[in-house]
Amino acid sequence: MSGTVIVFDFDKTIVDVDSDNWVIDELGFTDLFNQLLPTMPWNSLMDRMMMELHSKGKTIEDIEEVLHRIPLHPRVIPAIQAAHAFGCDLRIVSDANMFFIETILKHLGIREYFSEINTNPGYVNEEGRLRILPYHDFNKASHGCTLCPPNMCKGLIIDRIQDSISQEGNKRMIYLGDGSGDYCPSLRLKERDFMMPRKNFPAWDLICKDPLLVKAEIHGWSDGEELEQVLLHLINKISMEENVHEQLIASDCKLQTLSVSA
Ligand SMILES: Cc1ncc(C[n+]2csc(CCOP(=O)(O)O)c2C)c(N)n1
Ligand SMILES: [Mg+2]
Repeated sequence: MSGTVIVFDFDKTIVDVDSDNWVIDELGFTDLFNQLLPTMPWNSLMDRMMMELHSKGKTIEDIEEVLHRIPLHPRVIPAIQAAHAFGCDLRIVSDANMFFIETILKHLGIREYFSEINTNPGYVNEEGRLRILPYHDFNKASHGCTLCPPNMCKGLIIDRIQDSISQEGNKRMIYLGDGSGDYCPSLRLKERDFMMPRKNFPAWDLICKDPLLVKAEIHGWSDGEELEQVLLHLINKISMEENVHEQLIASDCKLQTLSVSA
């Protein structure tokens, strides 16, 4: 079992567009969306838009059909499969929603590669309408992070994952993301971790302003092909370092045995 945890953002990292915009645009609701956007938080607006879709006769099947043809780069699935075959623990942290993400991943046949999906709840209610709720209930209390949107601080989720894996030994993390919401988690990574921001996207631009704030090693990527190359290179690098480490421990044991018997 590899000691590597890989955390993927979803929109513009696994899929090549924002799934929220994809659904709204493909179903012809862009104008209403743009009109309402200045009046409410993104996550609340998505719930509202699902109500609008429902009231205009758009069904869950219509939404699923649009999600099934979301654009993604052909090398992303092979990259995910290879990382999983290496024994890495794959997780998702996304400000999209559970319904969109699970519908897409199941359709692509890659849902089971991920041990965990952290995202905004999304479910079909008794009227057949999709409800989208905040991951963090900001009406109850703020999560307190000023870098992140009110409904989700990805940094807090990374802290929680780091706490839970610290009991499993010396695990290392690779984080892939594109958006401004992926900047906060990049600041939480440790020296031995890796940050993979998408080049010339918001997370990359924020990191470039003061790269020394990120303790992890930074490796950019531009598209699915480069994502695959860089990710597999890092997995290999970690795996070789683990082997060297194990050999050092083994030879150290041997030395101790020799010195005891001498
Ligand atoms: C200027 C501006 N206004 C609103 C938003 C909100 N937004 C756009 S797409 C998306 C889902 C991201 O999912 P994932 O975390 O999987 O990439 C969210 C929350 C934004 N990014 N930028
Ligand atoms: Mg994203």
